[in-house]
Amino acid sequence: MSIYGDYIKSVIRTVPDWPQSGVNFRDITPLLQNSAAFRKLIDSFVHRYQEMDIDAVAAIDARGFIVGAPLAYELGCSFVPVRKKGKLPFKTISETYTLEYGEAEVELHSDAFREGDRILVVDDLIATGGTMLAAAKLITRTGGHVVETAAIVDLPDLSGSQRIRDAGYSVFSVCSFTEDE
Ligand SMILES: O=P(O)(O)OC[C@H]1O[C@H](OP(=O)(O)OP(=O)(O)O)[C@H](O)[C@@H]1O
Ligand SMILES: Nc1ncnc2[nH]cnc12
Repeated sequence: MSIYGDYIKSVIRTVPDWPQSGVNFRDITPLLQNSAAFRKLIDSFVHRYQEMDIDAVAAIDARGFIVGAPLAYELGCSFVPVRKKGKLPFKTISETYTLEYGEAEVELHSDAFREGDRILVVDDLIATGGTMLAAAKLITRTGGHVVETAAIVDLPDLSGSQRIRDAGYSVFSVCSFTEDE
């Protein structure tokens, strides 16, 4: 939990049974509508990473971009998009991962950063951890050093953050929700 974790959590809306029955969707749009809350969100990431010599923020398509771009701006570092398959125009490398139903793929430009660069990977939320882990693996394969994987929200009951830690990556979230919250 970060400095503003409780406050940020209080402005995230839970939408039951969306997009399908049994899923509690953690909707960040009320947080984005609230300029004071959005500022505190970005500040909490800046506070954590400003002394960590981050060379690039790698943000995951699409909701990760919302956090990643202002964070890269504030840290004074590069912004690297990790995109869903078929969106990047230059030479790419890709990583396939498993979703609840079927498979998905994320891609990265092969020249997105230099070997040994210190990379922070960001997304809005960690559920099963498949998306974040695929992005971290892509960066490792390209020669980047993943300093940490970071999200606004962790859903620890789905064990995704533990899965990412088990793979050897550090995980940070501003707040977390258990299934019954
Ligand atoms: O931990 P996981 O089980 O992989 O789930 C988390 C991912 O799911 C959501 O993205 P989604 O694919 O819905 O795309 P979006 O950002 O384009 O809405 C979310 O933004 C994360 O990227
Ligand atoms: N429960 C959830 N809420 C918001 N985004 C998600 N992505 C995957 N699971 C999610």
